[in-house]
Amino acid sequence: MERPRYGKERRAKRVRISTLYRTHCSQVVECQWNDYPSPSPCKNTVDFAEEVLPTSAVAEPPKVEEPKTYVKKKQRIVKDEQVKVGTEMVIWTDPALIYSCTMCEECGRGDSADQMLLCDKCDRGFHMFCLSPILVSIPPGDWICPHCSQSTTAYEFQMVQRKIVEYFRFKKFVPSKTVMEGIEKRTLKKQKSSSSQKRGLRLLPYVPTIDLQRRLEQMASLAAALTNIGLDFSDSLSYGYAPRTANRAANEKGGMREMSKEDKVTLDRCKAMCKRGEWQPLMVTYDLRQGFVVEADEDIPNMTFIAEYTGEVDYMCCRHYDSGNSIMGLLFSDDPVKELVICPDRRGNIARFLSGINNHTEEGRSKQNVRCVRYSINGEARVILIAMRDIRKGERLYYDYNAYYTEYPTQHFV
Ligand SMILES: C[S@@+](CC[C@H](N)C(=O)[O-])C[C@H]1O[C@@H](n2cnc3c(N)ncnc32)[C@H](O)[C@@H]1O
Repeated sequence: MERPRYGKERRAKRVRISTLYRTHCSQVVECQWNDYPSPSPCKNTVDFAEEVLPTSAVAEPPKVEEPKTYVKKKQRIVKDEQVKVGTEMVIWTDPALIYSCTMCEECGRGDSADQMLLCDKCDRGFHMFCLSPILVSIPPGDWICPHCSQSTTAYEFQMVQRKIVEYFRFKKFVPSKTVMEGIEKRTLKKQKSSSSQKRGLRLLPYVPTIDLQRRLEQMASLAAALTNIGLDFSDSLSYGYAPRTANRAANEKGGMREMSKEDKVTLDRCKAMCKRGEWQPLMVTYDLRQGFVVEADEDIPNMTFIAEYTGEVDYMCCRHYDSGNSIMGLLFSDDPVKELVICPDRRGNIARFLSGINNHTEEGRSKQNVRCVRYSINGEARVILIAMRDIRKGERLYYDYNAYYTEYPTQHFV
């Protein structure tokens, strides 16, 4: 199966280079200050020459032996030997200096150079964390800033039951209000009578919204979000990058907890309900800062099954430079080649839209209302999202993206 192409090679061009004049000043003396191409209208009032290059550095540039990478008017990267001036007036200079006066178009500051993303059309700079929604990694391919990109209206899924049934490939759709009320009554009865539930140990099935129209809206909201990011719906793990045989929970470093029989029954029941269109009471909405988010559309009790994290299973070692922001750890092993991740590249479900908490602040941590738990189920690793407290209708769902060994940069999360 063809892997998506991601690479480090675009990084240097598209993110402001943070290396400062100290390592590059030998090139600087060859340039005229007023010939510096300015990729972005520099908003700061400090004189650029004074700020970036002290006179002492210009007077005695250290020798740099290695051929350097240069940039032609900030567009094309070439090596020393390839420089051709011709008739046009071209200034070849070091990218670090070209971009060193780039200010973020949103906040007007020039700090956090390693987070400064440059538009591939206008070369204006934007801090990745100042964008709405925030970007946590350099996007693959070209990146066009909000000023240059035509404002496209988000795709809305048609609120037609037949279309929704087709999209989710429901085998048997359960539209009847009476059936839904029955399900709810049975579920509530079971929840109350369970003694282990009183101790907060058992997984609870979710209770779908009874109102059919509202349930269709919930489904359409997910269909629209998935369509907007080019994903198909899939409620189970997909194999191809890594074979299913690679998913052996026994490979987990220190062992993986086994899902109890009762919880497995609940999980299977939720999966079956989902297949019939007895949907989780969740709505996908759009937030300016966070992008697509998930909100509880009913009160959800503690320990309720929210969703399984799905997508394509791949080897972690193949994803080291992946800029995807939704990669989920599936298996952590002592042997790095056995480690697995879930990558909703082409397929996924509602789980990939849940927000992450900001691990760096108390306020951020207090938002967490969902737990992400990895279980061994029939010998295979699976990732399950579970309510970790009672969640009120309208609350946004958050879990800890860094619950395992990952280092998701959440310091700018809201
Ligand atoms: C797994 S995706 C979640 C879905 C995402 N919002 C979307 O529209 O596709 C993770 C990305 O969502 C955004 N995000 C998630 N939680 C956030 C938060 N608390 N604050 C800001 N952005 C957040 C960030 O852009 C992050 O890289």
